Order: sequence, then structure tokens, then C-alpha cells
Amino acid sequence: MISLRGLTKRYGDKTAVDGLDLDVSPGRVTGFLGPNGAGKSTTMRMILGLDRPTAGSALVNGVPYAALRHPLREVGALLDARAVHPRLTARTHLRAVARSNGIAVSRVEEVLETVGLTGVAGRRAGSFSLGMGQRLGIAGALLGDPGVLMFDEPVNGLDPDGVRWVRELVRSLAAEGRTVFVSSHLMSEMQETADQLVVLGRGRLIADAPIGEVIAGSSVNAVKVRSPQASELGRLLAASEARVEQPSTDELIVTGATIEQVGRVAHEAGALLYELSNRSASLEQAYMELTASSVEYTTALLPGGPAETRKTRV
Ligand SMILES: Nc1ncnc2c1ncn2[C@@H]1O[C@H](COP(=O)(O)OP(=O)(O)OP(=O)(O)O)[C@@H](O)[C@H]1O
Repeated sequence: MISLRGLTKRYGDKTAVDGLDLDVSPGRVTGFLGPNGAGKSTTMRMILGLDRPTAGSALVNGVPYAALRHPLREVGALLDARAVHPRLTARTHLRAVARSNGIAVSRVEEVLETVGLTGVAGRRAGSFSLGMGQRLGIAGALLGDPGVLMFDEPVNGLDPDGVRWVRELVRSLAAEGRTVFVSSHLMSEMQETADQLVVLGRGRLIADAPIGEVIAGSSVNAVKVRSPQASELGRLLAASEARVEQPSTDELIVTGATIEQVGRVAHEAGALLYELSNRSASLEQAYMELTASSVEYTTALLPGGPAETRKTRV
């Protein structure tokens, strides 16, 4: 369990994390989302005692990280996969981490096996690809068999096979009853992996809800109707305050009305229907709407010029 109360971090006059209240619960995967600069890494660093909060608290299993007697046995984290000495072999690195945390060295071979690095464990970490480095970072997180796991962008640099492997690993860790907190910018991956979503914007909590609720809140959710009487039906629906688009002569896209309401209007009008279906938003669409006003770095197409990345006024 991770508990944040009024968690705040300021760097000079920049507030990176702004009064965050949040519980990350065990037994499910909690996805941690937010635009660049939203404060995700800073939050994770404070949970791990790597940054000191300006105000508020971050507790792991009820205590600050610094007060944990055997930190790696309580919380494992992958923050920066490059944080391994390049001249050490994967095995030597993991053995050193195990020894310094009172973890049996035999555990090293187990985690190497879990992440699929047994065959290259004698190679220097500096020769590893980005994907192998990510696997080594994950092995380090798993070393103490902790109940709480935090992964910052774990699929960064992984090939499709590796992405699937991380998804399955993360889900199985949650199924074992662990607290799993994962940040990612890959919405399609989050949609497949997370149960709960926490969305940050400019250091503040924008959403903390089951993924289904986040998607259901999108205005992109709509009802699709195909009917030879689409125009007539469209007029009736518009009169009942639904918003209606007619992309083709026999098709309507209706927002602001449930599928039951649309079905009833069609029935009362005696309209013949070829199709009546829900069109669900993707997580990406729901996320874009949620964070639209919190994006710090936007790309603007300037008249007569190429796309330019500019910083909007905060
Ligand atoms: N050491 C630091 N000194 C000054 N400002 C910092 C420092 N670390 C982070 N920041 C600022 O705090 C804000 C939050 O940064 P953070 O890295 O936590 O965001 P993030 O959500 O992890 O972003 P990304 O998705 O790009 O990794 C940013 O505006 C960043 O520039």
C-alpha cells in the first residue's frame, strides 16, 4: 500500500507536485499517467525517499521509505534502467544489491530466470541493449520479493515481445496481491494492463478511478445508428437534446443519449434499423480530453512555418 497525503514538491518557484492525496492499493495494477512534466517521476522519487517533500507525506506500508528496516523487501522500483555501473556484469550487480540488503544471494539466479537474462548474466551491463537494461532493472526491483512495486516507463525501449512480457509480469504481480504502480505514456498498453488509473496534470490529481470509469467519462462515447430513415430519426433525436452527426445518408452518430433512449425514439417513430451500437472511446481519447488543459508542452502548427514545440503559459 502506498499512501500520499498533501504531498508537495517545489523546485524554486516551480511546483512539481501539488498537494497530492492518493492511496495506491494492493491486488491491482494502478497506471500512473500524465503529460510530460506533470510530476510523475518526482512523485515516485519522493515515495522512494530520493527527493524530500516540501510538504505532506509519502508512506509505504504506513511508514516513510527511510524508516523501512529492509527497504528492498518492502518496495522494489525501476526508475532509471541506466542506473547500473556499466562495467559490472548483470549477476555481479544483482549480487551486490542482494548482499547490501540482506537478501540471500541464491535469489539472484531466480530473478535472472524470471526476467530472461540467465544466458547473458555474465556480460557487462554496459553492453546491454535498452531492452536488456530494462529487464535488469526489473530484476533488481523483484530481488527482495517486495509487496510494493513501482515501475517508471517499464516498456520503454522494449520490442513487442518484451512489451507483452512486462504486461504479463505486471498483471501476475498484482494477481499475487502486490501493490503495482506503473507509469507509461503508451495509452494502448495501459488500456491492456491497468485496473485503476491515476492521472496527474501540472502536479495535481486529475483522476483516480477504475479504467472503465475513465473511458466511460469521455464525450467520444456515442451511439451509432444505421437506418434508411436516418435523416428523419436525426431530426427527432436532435429535438430531444441529443447531439447528432450524420456522416452518411443512412448513418447517425449520437452523443448525449443512451443506446436505450435512441432505441426508444426509433421504435416510437417506427423506423427500420440496420444497426444500433455503442461506440466506445479509447483510453487515449479519454486521456486527451482529461489532460487537454494540463499539457505544458504543446505542438502548434504556425502559419507558413513548420510545427514548433512551444511552452504554454502556466
Ligand atoms: N531537480 C529538479 N529541479 C528543478 N525542476 C525539476 C527537477 N525535477 C523535476 N523538475 C520539474 O518538475 C516538473 C515535474 O517533472 P517530472 O519529471 O516529475 O514530470 P514527469 O511527469 O515524470 O514527466 P515525464 O513524463 O516527462 O517524465 C517538471 O516541470 C520538471 O521540469
